[in-house]
Amino acid sequence: MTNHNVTFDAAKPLDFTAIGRLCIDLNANEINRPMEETVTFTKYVGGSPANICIGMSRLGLKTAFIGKVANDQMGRFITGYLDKEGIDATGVSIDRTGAVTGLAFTEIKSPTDCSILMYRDNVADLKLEAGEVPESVIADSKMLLISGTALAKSPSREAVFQALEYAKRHGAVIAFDLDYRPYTWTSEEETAVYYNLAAEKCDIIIGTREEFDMMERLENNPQRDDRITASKWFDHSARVVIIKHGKEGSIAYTKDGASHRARSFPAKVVKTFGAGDSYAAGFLYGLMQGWDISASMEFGSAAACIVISSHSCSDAMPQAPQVHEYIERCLAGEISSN
Ligand SMILES: Nc1ncnc2c1ncn2[C@@H]1O[C@H](COP(=O)(O)OP(=O)(O)OP(=O)(O)O)[C@@H](O)[C@H]1O
Ligand SMILES: O=C(O)C[C@@H](O)[C@H](O)C(=O)CO
Repeated sequence: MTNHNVTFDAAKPLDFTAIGRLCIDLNANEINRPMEETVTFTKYVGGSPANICIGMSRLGLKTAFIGKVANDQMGRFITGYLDKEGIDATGVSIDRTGAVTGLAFTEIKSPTDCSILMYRDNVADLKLEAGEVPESVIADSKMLLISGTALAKSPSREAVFQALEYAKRHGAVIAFDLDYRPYTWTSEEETAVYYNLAAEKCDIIIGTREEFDMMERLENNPQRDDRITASKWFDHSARVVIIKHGKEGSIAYTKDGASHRARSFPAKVVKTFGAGDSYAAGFLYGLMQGWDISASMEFGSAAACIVISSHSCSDAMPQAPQVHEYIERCLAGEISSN
């Protein structure tokens, strides 16, 4: 068993607050074909940090979101959804500059060949200002999640660093989901600078091998090594570093030098995206239940399977009994991969 040394202040009324983008997913209904042949889409709330927050709320935690939405029907759809999910949205500002809601058109060519077409020009989420970040919400939170894309442009960038300052001041555990989306950035060099500055302040860092490569400027370098990658962050604030490897599973390193590899579970995959967000929600939920790294990773891995076996991300985020049942069914050999 690996000891992660991540402890949460039980006296705080909020379990989990996320800061970052609130967007709209438009998932193709005509799947297993290119988007050029798609005619209709289903609209869901999206945005990686929003998906994770919805996931944590669906798992039964008290959650809040800090962000900015457009002053239009899409913005109102999003805030209405957060309200329905019981997510405290007092930290969600309304843009007054005419900015729009980020759209993620998802293409499902096959269960293993999916892509996302992002419309993110003049999006409201990147206009969140540092002065709009409510210190009280973060002060009341056991954990703050930041998401890398919010670092892509000012003033959102400064809002994230303000939130990090509040989290440090009030003793909130800080989780960083790297969430690297190249289309929102101007250069990999600039991306790495801001990702590294933020990561130095975080207790838990979750990313794919490729996202860590981007931070370390190590693209396709044969020298890259998960343990070396993780160990760098233990010289700063990190206590847990998780490196995700898709269907191959994930590996976690803790500051005490231990590591744990988690395999993925079988899944009837509809689309691959959403795996990372549901995995993060399941894993962080496990830590907040006081479980060890191994059990938390297993729970996150199963939560991911439930979401990638569904058409949506946010709507498909599972409740805890669903995840436990999924694990039991996999262990009983009742679920196979497609
Ligand atoms: N095809 C799959 N079958 C089963 N489990 C999977 C599959 N793909 C991903 N997972 C699970 O989800 C976890 C996270 O997936 P992945 O490494 O793809 O993260 P990601 O790239 O951030 O996901 P996303 O596609 O949402 O951006 C994996 O560690 C694994 O446990
Ligand atoms: O994070 C985004 O902007 C896209 C998400 O809304 C989408 O659901 C996805 O890619 C989840 O990983």
